Parts: sequence; structure tokens; C-alpha cells
Amino acid sequence: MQRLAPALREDDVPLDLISLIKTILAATKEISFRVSQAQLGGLMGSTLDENIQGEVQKKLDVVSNELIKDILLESGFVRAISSEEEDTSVAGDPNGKFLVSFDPLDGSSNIDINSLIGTIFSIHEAIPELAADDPKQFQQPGHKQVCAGYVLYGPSTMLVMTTGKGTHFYVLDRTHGGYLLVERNVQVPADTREFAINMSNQRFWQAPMQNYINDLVAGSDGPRGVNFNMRWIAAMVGDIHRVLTRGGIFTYPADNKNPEKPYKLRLMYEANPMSYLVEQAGGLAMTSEGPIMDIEPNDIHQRVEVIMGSKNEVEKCLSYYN
Ligand SMILES: O=P(O)(O)OC[C@H]1O[C@](O)(COP(=O)(O)O)[C@@H](O)[C@@H]1O
Ligand SMILES: [Mg+2]
Ligand SMILES: [Mg+2]
Repeated sequence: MQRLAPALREDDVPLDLISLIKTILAATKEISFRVSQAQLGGLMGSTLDENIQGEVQKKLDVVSNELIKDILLESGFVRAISSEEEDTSVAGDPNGKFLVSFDPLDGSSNIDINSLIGTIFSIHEAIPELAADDPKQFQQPGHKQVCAGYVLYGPSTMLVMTTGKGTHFYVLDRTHGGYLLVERNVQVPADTREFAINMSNQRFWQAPMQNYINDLVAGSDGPRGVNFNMRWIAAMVGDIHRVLTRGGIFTYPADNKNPEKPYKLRLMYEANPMSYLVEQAGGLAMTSEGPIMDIEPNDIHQRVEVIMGSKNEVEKCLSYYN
């Protein structure tokens, strides 16, 4: 099995980007170890602090954030970072070539139940003429990403990544400590019978999503004429990994549960990187108004509607909005 660097060179990834990717992955290996030992290392449970999202931070959220932030800011490759756990973007090397947005630990509500969690990252090139602390650095749409990926801390630790030449699967080999390529160019089947949504929010959804989901649930007794199955891991990394592995539609739609916050998932370090991975694997990543990766960001923590996965099923869902 091919190691990471030769696999990336085969995709003509520039050396400095390979070095940056290896830097991020070095932190994920440490996180993978800390996660596996969390009960023993006193890393379960919450801190007393809240992040800018108003969420109580888990101890592992904070530890993972520090590990990734420190290694990136010391690397010299990064002009600035943005993280779910940092209120603002953090300036790095004034000559750094790249910007990294990351969710240090996705699926935090799964930590205490020893279920699937992960780290999500998105890399853009820095805008040369802008200073490291200029928030405009991050006002770049998802289709300008040069790399996106997640590391899934599950029974095995897996890396799923794209640099624009398809989406590939890697596994962390604990014997030699590196990520090995296990599958190149994964493809999301265009059709599916599996959907993922938090059904408990149903009464707060807009009518088109209510109708779409009702027809899925009606199955062979309804207009779709076939039965659909439902899955919800409550960690985007886990739900998207299933979609990339066997197809499916994943959605976190708009809802009016809290009118000030109609969306849940964050554009820069959840929706954009997952969109790049899914679309590089032949799937589709949309809001009800258009492609996620065409959105011009205006805030590093902005939230968006997410409807992504198997192409034909996403288009079917969107047809309810017309
Ligand atoms: O609590 P819900 O509605 O099930 O939401 C689950 C969603 O929230 C998230 O956990 C949010 O991410 P964080 O855990 O990084 O805050 C997603 O991974 C997941 O898809
Ligand atoms: Mg998250
Ligand atoms: Mg998180």
C-alpha cells in the first residue's frame, strides 16, 4: 500500500502543500492517541467554558484545538487559521502561503458515549496582498479550496482527503505510524435508499423539506414507491463517511427552532470541506438556493443549510423546493 507523500506526488500536489498536509496529520495522530486513551487520561467530559458558538467546550475540543493550532502556527506554512474553537481568525507567519480552517473535533456530543468523532480541515491559499490578520483572507468561496479532508477516529483511524484529483481513503497504520492509501477515487452512487437527518427537528423544517422527508418515510406506500432507511450518527464526519462509502443523502436543513439561528452546520470548517470531498467523489453538495462551494463567506463561523450526497437523490430533494 502506498504511503501518503508518494500518493500525493502522484496527484501532482506541490511540495509545500504536502508538507502542510503532513503537519496537520501529525496533530491528528496525536489526537487519535488521546481519543483512544480519553477515559484513562481524564479527557472525558466538559470544561466550564463556552466557545463563540455558545456551546460548552468538551475537554477534547480544547486539547485537539491546541494541538492543531500550535503545530500550524509553528510550521511557517500558514498565514492564518480559523477554528470552531477560536473566536476570531489567528494570524500566523506573515509570509505563510496557506490558510487553514478546521473543526478540531467534530461530533463532540459523541465523545462521552465513545462513539464516532473526527477532525475536519479545509485549506485555501492566502491572498498575497492581504495581511495575516485581515479577516478578508477567509472570504474565499469553497471552490477555491486547494485541499480538504477529515480524519475519522473510529475502530480504525481513517483519513479521507482531496486535493482536486478525486477523493481518496487512507488508514492510519499503527505499526509504522503513517497513513496508507487504501482506496483511490471513491465514487458516491448516484442513487440511494438511505437518508440522514435529525428527525426530532421535523416540525421546525420548511414545508419543502417536510414534504420530501414525509415521502421518504412513506416508502413503498407513498409517491416514491420504494422504502428508504434512516441513519443518524450525530457526527457529520461519520454520516458523510457513510455517504462516501455506500451513498446516501445527508441533510441539516434550515429550521425555525431558533429564528436567530436557522442553520446548524458551519460553512468554513464543516460544509465547505465536506462539499469538496463529496463533489470530487461524483456527489452533489447544495443548499436549497445553490451550490455550497459558491457561497461567498462573510464570517468564519457562518452557518449554512446542507443537502449533500448521492447526486440524483439530492436533485430529487431540491425538486421539492421548486
Ligand atoms: O445535535 P444534532 O442535531 O444531532 O447535530 C449533530 C450535528 O452537530 C455536529 O455535531 C456539530 O459539530 P461539532 O460537534 O463540531 O460542534 C455535527 O457533527 C453533526 O452533524
Ligand atoms: Mg463539527
Ligand atoms: Mg467541533
